[in-house]
Amino acid sequence: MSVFTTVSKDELIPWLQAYPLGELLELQGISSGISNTNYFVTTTTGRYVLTLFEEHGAEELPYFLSLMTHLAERGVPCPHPVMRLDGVMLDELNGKPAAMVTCLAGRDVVKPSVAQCAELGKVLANLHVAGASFTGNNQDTRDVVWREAAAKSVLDFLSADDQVMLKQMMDRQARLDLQVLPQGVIHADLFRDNVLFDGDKIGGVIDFYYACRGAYLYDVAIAVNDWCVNDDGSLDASRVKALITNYHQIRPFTQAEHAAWPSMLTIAALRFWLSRLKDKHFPQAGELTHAKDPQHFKKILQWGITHQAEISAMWV
Ligand SMILES: Nc1ncnc2c1ncn2[C@@H]1O[C@H](COP(=O)(O)OP(=O)(O)O)[C@@H](O)[C@H]1O
Ligand SMILES: N[C@@H](CCOP(=O)(O)O)C(=O)O
Repeated sequence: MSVFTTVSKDELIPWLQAYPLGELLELQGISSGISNTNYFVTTTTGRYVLTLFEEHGAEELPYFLSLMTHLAERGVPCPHPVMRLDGVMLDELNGKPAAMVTCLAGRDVVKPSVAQCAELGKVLANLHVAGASFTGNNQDTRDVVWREAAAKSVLDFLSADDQVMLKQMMDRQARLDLQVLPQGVIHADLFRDNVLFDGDKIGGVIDFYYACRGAYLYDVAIAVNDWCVNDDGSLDASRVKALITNYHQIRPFTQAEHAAWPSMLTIAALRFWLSRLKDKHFPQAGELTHAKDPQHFKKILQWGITHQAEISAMWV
């Protein structure tokens, strides 16, 4: 149950008076999710999601809330933060930074279809295009510097073969020149559990809390590694094609992006292999997240390293 900080109706009713949302009808904790406390809040004006931020400090949150506002106002299906009557977006409730956002339709999919990957490609491209006019800036907290440090910290826990693979990957990422690739706002964690599908239509993209400035292709690679992967770590060519072809129709890829594609998929896999290894070997005291299996991303990485020509052919 992911309600880490409880909120009662008696606590919410006076708090809600600051919002133009009418009277509270129903309050229901959301059991999925691993980082924050979320509640469905139904009022006389509609359904909303109340989030109490458990890990981010109040100073980090305005970037994410402004970004969601910017994207939602440009037609990207994502939560639209609700402002208080006095114009404040980031509030506080029961000692935690808190925000109210619009409630989106749909639920996450476990086994995405080709049609759903095609939809995802469109929405991701629209997100990148709409984000280009966003003026906020945020540094990637899992950037190349973080990856270097993470690799050093987990190296001794790995088998000899895995150490060789990790060192090979660190060399590869050092050689990839990201500056030649188109950059802008990226979601940076577009996994299946962060997209709500309403049938074959996307109801919304959630969890913008890794969003930052980065290479668009990196964002595409992160999504492909989660949405288009088979159980053995191989990529499913039809899902990859559907995702990137539909993306390309909205924001056309450049030649430099094609050249970087096979490497970029492995670097995106490396980022999550490393974060999962770190979570496993250095669990943070009091951290709320449940450790996820690093082996999954190791398989994706191994497959990517050994199938570079095949990946290059999985293109638009
Ligand atoms: N704006 C929203 N509209 C509809 N459902 C939402 C919204 N935000 C979150 N949810 C629901 O809450 C769940 C947990 O949200 P999530 O952002 O993944 O939490 P966490 O940050 O703790 O991982 C999601 O899987 C989804 O079902
Ligand atoms: N979606 C990721 C979790 C987010 O990354 P982390 O850096 O917080 O571990 C995953 O599935 O590993």
